[in-house]
Amino acid sequence: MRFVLASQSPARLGMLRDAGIEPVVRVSGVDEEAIEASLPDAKPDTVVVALAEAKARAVLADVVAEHPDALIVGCDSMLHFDGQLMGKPATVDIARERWGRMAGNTGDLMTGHAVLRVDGGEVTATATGTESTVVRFGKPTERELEAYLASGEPLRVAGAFTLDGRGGWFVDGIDGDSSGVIGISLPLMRRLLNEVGLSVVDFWSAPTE
Ligand SMILES: Nc1nc2c(ncn2[C@H]2C[C@H](O)[C@@H](COP(=O)(O)OP(=O)(O)OP(=O)(O)O)O2)c(=O)[nH]1
Repeated sequence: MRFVLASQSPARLGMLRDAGIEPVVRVSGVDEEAIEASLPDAKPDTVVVALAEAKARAVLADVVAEHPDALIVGCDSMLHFDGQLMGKPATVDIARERWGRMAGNTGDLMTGHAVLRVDGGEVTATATGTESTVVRFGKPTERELEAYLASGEPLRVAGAFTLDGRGGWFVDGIDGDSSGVIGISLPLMRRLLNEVGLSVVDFWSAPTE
């Protein structure tokens, strides 16, 4: 059975590889804004799970053609802050405005997860869940913020910050699971695989020296 990651995210791929899984990668290309727009009154965890499941289902036919037995994983991360659910900032100005509000405050980085178990070309089980981690933002100086914005990193990531990249200098702390902030929650994924009758260790590659 192959482990399929329905994501272009280098963070998710790196996290899985470091945790012993070499996934098949299939980029879903899902129109996230359209899905969000179709859920105007949904709660934040409903939105991120819906996006995660849409990504997993978007690659299903393609995967089954090649791997009739597969575990397909979709994820979606957004920052819930100040009553807003925010993905990646579209522009530097938007990232700057958000950081002006985030600095010195806390937000919840929420990552929705969906797993589809496929046996003999048919979906035999599904499981979903959301990991929410409290993020306490530091107070970058104006010079620091401008340098961070100029790095380009904030535009590539949900919430305009990273924990494990250049953004780490500006995160004072978290309450919860760090892997969920980076892009895929390992403890939640372990539980979701158990829900569909599998275990992460079924997919572990041979230990490297
Ligand atoms: N390395 C790192 N990446 C982060 C962090 N926080 C968020 N990200 C990245 C992970 C994802 O690539 C991205 C969240 O956006 P999405 O959930 O829409 O995924 P993305 O569009 O990248 O790929 P996908 O839609 O799954 O094909 O932000 C962090 O703390 N560290």
